[in-house]
Amino acid sequence: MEDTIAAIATAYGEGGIGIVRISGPNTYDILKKIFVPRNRKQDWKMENRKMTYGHIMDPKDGQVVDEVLSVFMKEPHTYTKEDVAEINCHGSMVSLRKTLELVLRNGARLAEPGEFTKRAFLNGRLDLSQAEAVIDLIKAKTDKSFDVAMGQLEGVLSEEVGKIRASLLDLLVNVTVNIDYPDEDIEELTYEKMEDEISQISNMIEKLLSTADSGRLIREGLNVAIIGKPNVGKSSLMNELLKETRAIVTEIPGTTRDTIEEVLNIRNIPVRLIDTAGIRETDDKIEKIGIEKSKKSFNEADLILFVLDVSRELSEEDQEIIHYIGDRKAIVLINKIDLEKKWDLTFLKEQMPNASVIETSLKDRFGVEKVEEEIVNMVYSGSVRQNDSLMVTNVRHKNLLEQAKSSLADAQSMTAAREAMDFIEVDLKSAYDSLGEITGETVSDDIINEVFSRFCLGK
Ligand SMILES: Nc1nc2c(c(=O)[nH]1)N(C=O)[C@@H](CNc1ccc(C(=O)N[C@@H](CCC(=O)O)C(=O)O)cc1)CN2
Ligand SMILES: Nc1nc2c(ncn2[C@@H]2O[C@H](COP(=O)(O)OP(=O)(O)OP(=O)(O)O)[C@@H](O)[C@H]2O)c(=O)[nH]1
Ligand SMILES: [Mg+2]
Repeated sequence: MEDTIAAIATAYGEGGIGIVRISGPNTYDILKKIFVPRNRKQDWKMENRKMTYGHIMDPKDGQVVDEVLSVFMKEPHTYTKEDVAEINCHGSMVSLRKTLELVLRNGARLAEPGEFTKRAFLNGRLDLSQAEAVIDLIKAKTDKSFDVAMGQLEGVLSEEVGKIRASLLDLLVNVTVNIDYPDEDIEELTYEKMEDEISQISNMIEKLLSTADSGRLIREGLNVAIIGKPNVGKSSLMNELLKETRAIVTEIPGTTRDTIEEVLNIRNIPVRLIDTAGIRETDDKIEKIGIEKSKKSFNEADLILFVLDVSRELSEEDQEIIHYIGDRKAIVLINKIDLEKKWDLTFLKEQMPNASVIETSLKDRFGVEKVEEEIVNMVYSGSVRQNDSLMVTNVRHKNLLEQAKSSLADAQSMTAAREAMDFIEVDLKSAYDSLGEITGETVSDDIINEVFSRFCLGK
C-alpha cells in the first residue's frame, strides 16, 4: 500500500489563499486529527467533497494554527485516485508551513516534486504524455503554449499516437499469423501489401514530426539575440519590441555594456530577448567582458536580429559579423532609414542571400511590426501552420517518434529486399514500443522518475 503524502500546492509567497494538499490512505485520519469544524458534534464525519468551515488545531496542545476551509475527497474520484484532502489556509507562508508541519507530524510525509501527478499516472487517471502536459500547462507563458498543453492534457496527442500504434498492431498481428499459420486459410500478407501498410504508418508519424520544430519553440520559447556593432540601434530595438524603455539608449557608441534579458510574448510565441553590447575591437576592460558575453549570446541564440546602420558606411566590424552569421537563422535590420543612405542594399543581398532583410527607423518605431511578423514566420517555417492543438512540443516525444520512424524505414528496406517476415517483425515491434514510450505504456521506471522530477513541489 502507498504511503500518504502532503505538500503546499500553491505558489510560495503571499497570496489570497494557500492550499495544503494530502493524498493517500491516511488522509482521512490526519484531517480528522487536525481539523475542527465549527459545529463539531460528538462523532462528526467529514462529508465527501463538501467544503467545510473550521480551524486547524494542534491536537497536542489545542493551539489554533489558522481559520480554514477544508475538503475531503474519497477515492477513486480524485486527482490521484487516492483519498485526497485540501486545506485552504490564509495565503501566508506561516500558516501554510505550520499546517503542513502538523500534517506531516500526524502521519504523512512530504511529497516529492510531481508526486501527486505521478500517482495520478501510476493509478491510471492520466497517461505519461498527459502527465507531462500538466507541467507544460503550469509553465506556459503564452495563450498558444497553454492551448497546446491543454490539448495534450485532454489526450489529443495520446489519441493520435494510439491510432498509429493500433495500425502497427494490426500489421504485427497479420505478420505473426502469416508466420505461424502459413498454410491456414487466411489472407496472405504479400510484400506489396506490407510495403503499402508501412508507408502509410510512416506517413502518420512524419506528419506528427513535422510539427515538432515549431512545437518546441511554442513550448520552450525562442532565444533571440540582438547583435551588431556599437550605436546601430540594438537597444532601441529592444525597447521597441518590449514597448518600454528598458535599455539605455544614447548617441555614444558602447552604451550597452552588459547583456540585458527580458522575456516577452510576440504574437503568442514566448521569446527570451537579449540586447547585447556592440561588438568592436576595444581596450576597455569592462566593454571587453561585455563583448565576450555578446558573442556567447550570439552562439546560443535560436535566432539572431542583426542590426545595421544605413547612415554610416559599412565597416570592417559589420563585415566580420556578417561573416560570423554565415548561414545561421537571422533577420537583418537596416536601421536609420530616416537618414541619408550611405550604402546599397544589393550588396547585402549578395552577402547574405538567406537572411530576410527589413528596413527600419527605430527612432520612429517604423518596421517593428514587420520584425515581429518575421520572427513568427521563422518559428512556423518548415511546418504546416496548425491551428489545432495537435503538436509535438516535447523533445522526448520527438526522439521517440524519430526512433519509430527509423525502425519503420529499416522494416521497409527489408521488405523491399524481400527478407524473411520474422526479421521485419522485429523492427515493427520496436517501432510499436517506441510509440508506447510516449504514452508510458512501455516505459522504464528511470524515465518515469525523470519526467516527474521536473515538476514543482505540490503538483
Ligand atoms: N483545488 C484544486 N484545484 C485544482 C486542482 C486540484 O487538484 N485541486 N487541479 C489539479 O491539480 C486542477 C484540476 N484538475 C483536476 C482533475 C481531476 C480531478 C478529479 O478529482 N478527478 C476525478 C473526479 C472527476 C469528476 O468529478 O468527474 C476523476 O477523474 O475521477 C480534480 C482536479 C486545477 N485546479
Ligand atoms: N536617426 C535615427 N537614429 C536612431 C535610430 N535608431 C536608433 N537611433 C539612435 O542611434 C543611437 C544609438 O542607439 P542605441 O539603441 O543605443 O544603439 P546600440 O546599438 O544599442 O548601441 P550600443 O549599446 O552602444 O552598442 C541613439 O542616439 C538612437 O537614438 C533611427 O532609426 N534613426
Ligand atoms: Mg545598446
